[in-house]
Amino acid sequence: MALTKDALIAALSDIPDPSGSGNLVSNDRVRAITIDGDAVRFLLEMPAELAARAERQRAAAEQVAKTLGAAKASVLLTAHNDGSAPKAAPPPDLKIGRHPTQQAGPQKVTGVNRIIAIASGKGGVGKSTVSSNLAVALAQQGKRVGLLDADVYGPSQPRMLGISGRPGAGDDGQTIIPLRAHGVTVMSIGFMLADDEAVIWRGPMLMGALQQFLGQVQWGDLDVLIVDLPPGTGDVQLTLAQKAELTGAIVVSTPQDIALLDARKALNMFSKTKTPVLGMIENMSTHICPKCGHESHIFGNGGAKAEAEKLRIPYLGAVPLDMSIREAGDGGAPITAADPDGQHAAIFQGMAQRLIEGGLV
Ligand SMILES: Nc1ncnc2c1ncn2[C@@H]1O[C@H](COP(=O)(O)OP(=O)(O)OP(=O)(O)O)[C@@H](O)[C@H]1O
Repeated sequence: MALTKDALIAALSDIPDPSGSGNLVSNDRVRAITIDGDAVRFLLEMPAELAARAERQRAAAEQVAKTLGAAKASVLLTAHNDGSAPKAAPPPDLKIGRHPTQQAGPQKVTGVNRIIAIASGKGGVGKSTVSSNLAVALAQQGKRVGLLDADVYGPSQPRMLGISGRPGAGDDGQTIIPLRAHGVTVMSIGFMLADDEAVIWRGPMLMGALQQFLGQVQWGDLDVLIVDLPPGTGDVQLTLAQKAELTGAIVVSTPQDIALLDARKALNMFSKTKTPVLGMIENMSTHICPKCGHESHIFGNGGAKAEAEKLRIPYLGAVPLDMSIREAGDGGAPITAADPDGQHAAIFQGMAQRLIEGGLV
């Protein structure tokens, strides 16, 4: 049989789950399958108490990949610590995208200590990549982390975190049970939509959806909820600042003038809504050629740092433009999860540490 993702998933569904019911696929344990020629790698994510006794399943999964023709197969076990196996509950019977309800001023989200929004002025600068990697890096440092994908127009966290399931409904039928991946509790509008369904909500519906995500999702006790905002300065950003007590926002920009110009608009919006800006991150900063090692600055470099200095806001660091960051994110495991000891993971881990040391998480 050919070595394809579908063939691998079919074969992995023959391996019983260590919980004693279902298999590795039906229990949603398989993440971030990458097939590169005849080399295969993927993750098996288990609740902590199962991960400790899942070595047999890991070895069996590696063997399955080899039987399908992989010359090299690398399967990593990762653990999360909520103790519960993923629920195969039916999707909640909730209408997401209803009109907002009246609310007096910004409110705390039950059980959530801090809320940090990740924003950008311009689309495609890597806001979702930064959100997922920061969330995983904070979880790796022992924090209880949630990630709300509020990018209602183009939710990318389900793909970036390799989650394909649907959230379940709480026993009361009124709440949504979020999903978990790479140690992070996740909710995204993408979980509630069919693959080819586009979101065409206007302002009030968006506000209603965001309010539901903040108020009706069973986030549990979190040290921090990271909110991946849509690009720009629209309804969602304003609603979040009005409805939730934000600890602050982090603005992501590439070094180009045009992106920085838009980043300035985002910073301006946060100043109007009195949201503290916790820092700026420069993404796609330098590019090191993997063949010759030459360093080039495709979008320029240092622009975000200079801008942060000018505006007297903290500069949290630069992330290089690198194929492995894109491949990891697009393959379902952010680079901090896919290669936790690597140089790129270290950058996000450093940023997470700075946030922790600064008392912001
Ligand atoms: N540092 C990086 N190196 C290589 N690729 C990157 C990097 N950062 C982001 N990318 C890739 O660029 C694309 C856009 O990134 P991402 O989705 O994170 O941006 P975004 O700002 O959230 O976009 P949107 O405006 O659509 O919400 C993705 O394919 C991602 O994998």
